[in-house]
Amino acid sequence: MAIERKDVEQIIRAVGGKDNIEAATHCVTRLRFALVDEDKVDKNLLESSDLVKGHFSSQGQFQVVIGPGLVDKVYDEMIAITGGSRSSKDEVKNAASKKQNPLQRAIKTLADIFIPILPAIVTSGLLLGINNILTGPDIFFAGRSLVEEYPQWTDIASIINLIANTAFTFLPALIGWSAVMRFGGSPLLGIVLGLILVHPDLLSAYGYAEASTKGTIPVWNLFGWEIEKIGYQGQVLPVLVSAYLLARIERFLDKRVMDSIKLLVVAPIALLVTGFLAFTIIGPVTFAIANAITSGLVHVFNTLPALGGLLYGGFYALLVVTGMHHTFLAVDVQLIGSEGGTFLWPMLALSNIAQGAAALAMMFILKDQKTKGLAATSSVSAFLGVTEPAIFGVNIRYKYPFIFGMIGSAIGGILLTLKSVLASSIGVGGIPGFLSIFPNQWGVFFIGMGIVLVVPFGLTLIYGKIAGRGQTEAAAETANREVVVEKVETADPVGTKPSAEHVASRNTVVITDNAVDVLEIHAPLTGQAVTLDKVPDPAFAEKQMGQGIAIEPQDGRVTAPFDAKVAHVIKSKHAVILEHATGVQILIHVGINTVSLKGSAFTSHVNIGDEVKAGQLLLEFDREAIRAAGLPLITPIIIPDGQEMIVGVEEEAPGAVTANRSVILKVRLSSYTD
Ligand SMILES: OC[C@H]1O[C@H](O[C@H]2O[C@H](CO)[C@@H](O)[C@H](O)[C@H]2O)[C@H](O)[C@@H](O)[C@@H]1O
Repeated sequence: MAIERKDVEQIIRAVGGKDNIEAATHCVTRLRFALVDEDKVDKNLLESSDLVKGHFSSQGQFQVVIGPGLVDKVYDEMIAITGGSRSSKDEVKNAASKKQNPLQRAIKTLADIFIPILPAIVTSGLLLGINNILTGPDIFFAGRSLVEEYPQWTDIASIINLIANTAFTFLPALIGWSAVMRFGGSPLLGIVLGLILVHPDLLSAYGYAEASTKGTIPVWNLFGWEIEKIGYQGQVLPVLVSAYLLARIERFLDKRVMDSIKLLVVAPIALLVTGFLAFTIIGPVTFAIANAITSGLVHVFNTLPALGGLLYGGFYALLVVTGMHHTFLAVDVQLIGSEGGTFLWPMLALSNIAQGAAALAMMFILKDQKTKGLAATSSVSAFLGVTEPAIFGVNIRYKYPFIFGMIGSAIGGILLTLKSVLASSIGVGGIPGFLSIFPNQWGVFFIGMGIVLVVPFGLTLIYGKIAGRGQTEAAAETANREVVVEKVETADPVGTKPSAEHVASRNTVVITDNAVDVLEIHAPLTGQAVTLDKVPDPAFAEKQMGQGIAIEPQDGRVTAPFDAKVAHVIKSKHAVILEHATGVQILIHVGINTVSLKGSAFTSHVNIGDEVKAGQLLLEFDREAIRAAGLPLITPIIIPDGQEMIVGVEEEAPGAVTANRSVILKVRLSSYTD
């Protein structure tokens, strides 16, 4: 597609003009700006551009989704128009991060540390929920638990419990890994540091209160200085601060010590110094601070429970919008560690359901089939604990479902805090959330679930049907343009008309009926296939570029999923666009934000214009290097929107996939025989 100068000028005007652009770069799909003042962005003007598929602000960067193959042309034109200089990704990142205040940076850092360990603790929470069912009284039998009634199940429950609580018992090791990685040190040393803090020779933090009352806390005596020999199970702050120190010492030494003796010097000194400081100063001080913070929070919620419930329950969905919600994971974890349960997490689960219920109601209001479908699927996702598709895809666009979701969640929050409902762990949010609630409080929690299902659903339905009819129809058009992206022009670097050679390789297309062919797309990587909403990048997760699936890779190879022409290899080699004989284009984007590696972790085995055979190696990537840079490896495989020959895209069920064997997507084509 040719780029019109006037369209690019419109984007420049929409982002506040040339003078508002401090730095600009692009990745495979988006223009990334560091803007002087984001308030100057004219969103209506931006959204009215046919080139723009979406926009959002993240980590101080304003990102405008254009789409693969087109974005570089738009960028070139933009540079030509503004006369600005080309910035590197790092320059834009640095310029953008300068705009964040220290609090924003701290929040972001905390979220960056907790997001990678989320799957482990959610899994633990789910398993603990199973243990709760087996061991909780009054669930199946009055006053007795299942294992009391059937003692032969006792050890099964005990094994489940052991497996379940391992991630919590050794939580400092998980945090140590993630934090040291985030702070630029060796993740392995982070794990060791975390394990040091929960070594079995130490008095477990869980036994601290009792030992303190009995006066039996063991101590080390360092030349008369008595140090309590205690572990930091379930604690967050001690390992976070120690991890920061460890990474700083390691990096400091790494720059100064000769390569030949690095192994002997860097890690041993870094670990020894950090270990000593962790037990002598960091641990005791941060332990006390963490206890003071949690006691303060508990006190506030005990004194003004309804207000706490109203605010946290009501505004949790807003925290999700800002991305700040993951920061509260640290608070949940700390509350579980020091108080035995968290009163925040149950409200999270209800908030998820509330947004899901509001989105579900929209399914009965919307007329347009695509947005209706989006409302249905996104509500299921929210009921299972992931709300972004419902919030961004539906609720926030129409505003009132989002607000009614917040109202329902606030009422649910008040109920939970008044009744002091606690979660014993962080589990799967949404409806399965009840598994993580102490079973003796399920009754109240289920009433809360009823409230957050009925209130947002009912209010949204009534308002949508009666008062908001006109508004809904108008918004539907906008939503369609923004979310479902109807008029997306895809890249056409090599021409969309099938070549003669390509037509010869049409055997991958299955003829299913007279009008429609199905192109089955095999996995280009071996690993675990997941739905796009799991991708930690809204441009992919919200399908702003198109439908598809993502793979969590098991090895570092990307192969061609079908006979194809290489339409594009991104300069930094982390993404490739292939074109099938039918003209269908597919984007394979290895990892998230991997553009920042500037190709260092990637080897490309193909060039633009190459003809490749199914199974042929396209790219190789170094998984460790990508992980060490703190970047997710998850690889979206996208069918960019706007390809006129495509009637629909179906995703296969998530799960283990093998490169070139497993079908991951089925692309329905309008017949190209006519
Ligand atoms: O904090 C624990 C919960 O974390 C996830 O849910 C939260 O993050 C999601 C992704 O950003 C968001 O969609 C959801 O609204 C948040 O509650 C996870 O999905 C939950 O299962 C988990 O309990």
